[in-house]
Amino acid sequence: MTILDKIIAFKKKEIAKIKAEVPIKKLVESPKFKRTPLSLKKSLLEVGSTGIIAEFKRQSPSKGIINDKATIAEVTNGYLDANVAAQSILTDTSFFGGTMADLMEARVINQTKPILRKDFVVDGFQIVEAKAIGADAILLIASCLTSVELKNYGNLAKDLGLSVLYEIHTQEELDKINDLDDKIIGINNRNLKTFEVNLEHSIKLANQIPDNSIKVSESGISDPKIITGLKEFGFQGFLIGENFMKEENPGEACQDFINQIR
Ligand SMILES: O=P(O)(O)OC[C@@H](O)[C@@H](O)c1c[nH]c2ccccc12
Repeated sequence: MTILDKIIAFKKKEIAKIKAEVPIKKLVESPKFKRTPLSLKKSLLEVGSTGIIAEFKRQSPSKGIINDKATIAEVTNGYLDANVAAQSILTDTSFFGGTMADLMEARVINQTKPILRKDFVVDGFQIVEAKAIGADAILLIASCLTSVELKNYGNLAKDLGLSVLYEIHTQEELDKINDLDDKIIGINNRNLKTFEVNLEHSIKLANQIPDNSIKVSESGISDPKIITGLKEFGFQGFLIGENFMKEENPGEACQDFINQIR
């Protein structure tokens, strides 16, 4: 059993429990549910967009504790000052030490840039929940879902006005989402089964992605020079977590990084 299998098994149990306690009606009636989400596509394609999706990540199964001191408020303000294209917030508690409250707190501060709810979606309930906590976008991980689930969850998100980032790591996973149109595709440089990071993945798979999809490179980006290289292969988005979060002041690290790519 890989760590990813463990996470998914755990998630399914967790969601079943929450669903038994929280009626979906309660989520739909929450005041935040009425908010019109910001478009991730628009933010990534905007003239002068930095393309950087900066992540708030306290810990991960592969790295352990990354930063348990930095607060949501200071990091969110720092990322906004750095002019990120979007913010990503881990809401998984058991494996990544994040919470839905983290995202809600960031939302109060960040009203101008899209927020991606970073979690392992295994049930439509989580998508409704994402909207109810004020997220603008969700992640759908192709290795954890069937092509039918990817399609149905993608449609549910779109019906709610949420953007979708489809995450892939292999050609087979790309094939699962092939017939969906108007996509934002994140190529994860990290294999979620082995944790091995290889930037070549972004580059190899990039050519296979149709031009009408927006390409995002995820994980293991630690040098501003890499952004220049990835742009040449058509990438418009760059999801970066640890490289910022490992610093005492992640917002400042993000500002330094962005100053070097312009
Ligand atoms: O910290 P990094 O190496 O910059 O990676 C960020 C992000 O890509 C990574 O956190 C991530 C990508 N896909 C995920 C799925 C679930 C949890 C986390 C992730």
